[in-house]
Amino acid sequence: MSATPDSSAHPAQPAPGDAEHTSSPAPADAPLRILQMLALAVEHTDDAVMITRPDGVIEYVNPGFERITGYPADQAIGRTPGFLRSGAPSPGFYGQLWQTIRLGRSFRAVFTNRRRNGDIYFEEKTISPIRGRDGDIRHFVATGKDVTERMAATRHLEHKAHYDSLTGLPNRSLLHDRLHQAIQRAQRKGRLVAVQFVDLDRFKIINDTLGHATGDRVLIEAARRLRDCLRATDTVARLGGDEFVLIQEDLEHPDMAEQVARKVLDTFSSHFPIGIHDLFVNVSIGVALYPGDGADPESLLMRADLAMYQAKEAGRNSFRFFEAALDAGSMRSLTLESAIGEALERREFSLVYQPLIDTRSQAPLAVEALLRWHSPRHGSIPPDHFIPLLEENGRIGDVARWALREALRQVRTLQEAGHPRLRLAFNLSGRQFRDPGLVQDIRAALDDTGFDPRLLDLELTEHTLTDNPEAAAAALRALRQLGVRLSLDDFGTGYSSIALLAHFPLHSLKIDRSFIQHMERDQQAAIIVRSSAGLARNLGLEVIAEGVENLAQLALLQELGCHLIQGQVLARPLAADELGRALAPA
Ligand SMILES: Nc1nc2c(ncn2[C@@H]2O[C@H](COP(=O)(O)OP(=O)(O)OP(=O)(O)O)[C@@H](O)[C@H]2O)c(=O)[nH]1
Repeated sequence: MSATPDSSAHPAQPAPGDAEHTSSPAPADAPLRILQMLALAVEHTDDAVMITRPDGVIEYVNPGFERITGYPADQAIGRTPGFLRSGAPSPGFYGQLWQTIRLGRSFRAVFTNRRRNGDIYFEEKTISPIRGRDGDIRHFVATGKDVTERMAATRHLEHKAHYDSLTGLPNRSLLHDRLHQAIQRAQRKGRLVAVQFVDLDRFKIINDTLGHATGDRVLIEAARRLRDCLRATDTVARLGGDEFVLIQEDLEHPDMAEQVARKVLDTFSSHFPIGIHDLFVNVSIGVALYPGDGADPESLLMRADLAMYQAKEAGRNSFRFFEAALDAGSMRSLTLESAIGEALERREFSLVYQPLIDTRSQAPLAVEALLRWHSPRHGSIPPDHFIPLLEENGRIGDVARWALREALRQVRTLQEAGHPRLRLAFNLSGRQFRDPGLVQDIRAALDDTGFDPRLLDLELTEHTLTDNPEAAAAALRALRQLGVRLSLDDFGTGYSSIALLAHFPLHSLKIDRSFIQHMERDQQAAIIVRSSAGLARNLGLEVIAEGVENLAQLALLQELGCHLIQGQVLARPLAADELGRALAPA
């Protein structure tokens, strides 16, 4: 049924008799026409219109109201609007409503109401008082719009902004809010908060071997297991990838965090039945505690993350609590990581050269270029610390290209200064070796510096060659066509050293320093040095010994027929100008 503009059925409806609503009685029928027009507008609007008496009893509802609420006018009129309520409004909501409209002001809000069929809907409603000429409130008029769809869309967006779509867990941004609130509560109550950083072990293998979809199912199951390890009031969030964070609130003692960490490890010790697969997925956990390890979400998360890395390094499938000592070292590597990003542009790298001495003539026959980094903030950083950082941040290629050109240029200068046959030994990293532009880069660098390719010795490790022997053989052939020499570095440390000698077109091999250093006392090391040297000589390769520290080793290596010796005992690494001066008498 629909409401009609019948003033007897709807006493609150604006009708000609309500002269008090008009400011001045107008002659003839003009006001009547206006009133009829207003009545029609109210009848035809999509919005819900409801007019009540000052005590809230409904006197009129329009067809829009009937459509939105599902209540016909005769079931609404005579009642107060309470029948539309959906349940618990926020505390004080209706008190505020009445206070505002009784003071004669309009009240505007989104109401959560219930339709006649039981569905919840959201109504954006304005309630305004209507006063008589004497200034007294005669009616209230409420106009409302059904904004359920809009609210659902907004909620959907809000959900998307705060929850991970794969697992349904809170995402990074909601985690931050929750952690922030947990810290504030803990501060008031004097309790602890534990932040546990959980990372699946070797998850990449699952993706790589069984596919991303299987990986996703593992992540969903992992999320479920983590959720089951905590109380409902605690938070489990997914940071992204295979990283999750647990927030435990209201702790009295760190032991309670340890219990949960153990429970998580235990939960992951049973297999994951995913489709036809039975997978074992372990996790590594790092724990940081408020207030001891940090007072804000960022530092707690960072420290839990550092502790998690410790757990990974200790062999995975374990947990670690954050320790301050761990922070000092790890913070340093984090700040080093950011410092190294710009080091090339800031000209913080340099090269030093370690001479390789001919065992017969005792003259320096070659120099090996070694990269050094001096950071203005951190001082001199050893290569075994910064090379991995360069590899991780992908800058190794740029730095290596710079280093090769710089070394060719500097050694060319030495050659021109009276050492025309001085060779340059240069280490090629695995990544550089796999770079498809390698041969072209080297050719261009040789051309640009006018360096004789026969005097360039490129050193490769066994590992580089065995990673992909086919591709390595092709790359070595291309390099040989440039006319450069090729050396096998760290000889003896891999499993396939001898096979490599037979298969790759090499010129020299460098016996690894670990054998040289132990050969005086360790019979096995001595045998390896002796047989490597013999083997190389028989294959027509030049033999180089590196890491020679004392004269006894030197004598022994001479006796074994090593051609070149490299080590502190003969010459330490020198900068190009120092080297120039050291070589001057030649
Ligand atoms: N299936 C799936 N894989 C993802 C998703 N997000 C990230 N990954 C993959 O998760 C893997 C994360 O691997 P890492 O944590 O770096 O390494 P890991 O193999 O777990 O090894 P460790 O952490 O060192 O034990 C990568 O292979 C990502 O491609 C995702 O939403 N679904």
